Amino acid sequence: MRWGVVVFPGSNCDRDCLFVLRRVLGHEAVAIWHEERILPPVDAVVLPGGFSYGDYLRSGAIAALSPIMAAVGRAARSGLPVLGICNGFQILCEARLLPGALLPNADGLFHCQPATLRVENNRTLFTRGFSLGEAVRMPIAHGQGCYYADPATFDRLERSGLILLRYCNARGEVTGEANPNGSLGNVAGISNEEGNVIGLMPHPERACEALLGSTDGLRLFLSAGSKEPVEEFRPSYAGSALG
Ligand SMILES: NC(=O)CC[C@H](N)C(=O)O
Repeated sequence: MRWGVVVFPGSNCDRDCLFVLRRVLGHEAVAIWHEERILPPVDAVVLPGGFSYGDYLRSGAIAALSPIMAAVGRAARSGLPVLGICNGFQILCEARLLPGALLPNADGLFHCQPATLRVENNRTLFTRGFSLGEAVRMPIAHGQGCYYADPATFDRLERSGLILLRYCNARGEVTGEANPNGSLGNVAGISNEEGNVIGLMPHPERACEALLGSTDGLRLFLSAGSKEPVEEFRPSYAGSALG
């Protein structure tokens, strides 16, 4: 599996993604500068987290106009898997590759903390390594993660099962207290109708090693990138100095 990780000015999770894809998963992964107009041959694209263009105007608004995003849009429309993490999710919404918008957090604060998420749909490329209704752990780190969609769009998301992850408490209950940013319906991650474009505010790449408190994020990358059962996976560096 060969991944492309797009790098925008201000991206800061691109290295983490490349580390996980190369060193933990043992896959091929290339960094793609945002000024490129053509995607190299890749099987999937990651738009990583960060503060592209300093979050000026709105998070992701300027990055969505980068040359590479025209190429990502064309590839996404022809079925290439695209994963947007945090700022990447914001960019996908701004580029209209996913519906809705990410607004400033309801309490006006930047939230950097562990989050628990309930898996609402485990039939997509990126979520098939999870069980339906399972509570998984991945950290969040954002100031503009309050998901919003107009009522008709939100209704369509609900009815079509396009909501993949919701913020929940440790018992897997979706409650107002478990919602860190005021997202509509506690939404933490969604998919497009075709199922190949996925955006989520939590950071799976920060939950790929037991040392970091959770390996649930690894299962998301593995879902898309491995034919072997997720539970049989061994990190590629197991036994090395890094392991
Ligand atoms: N970690 C990130 O990707 C940050 C996302 C975005 N810049 C925000 O603060 O909302």
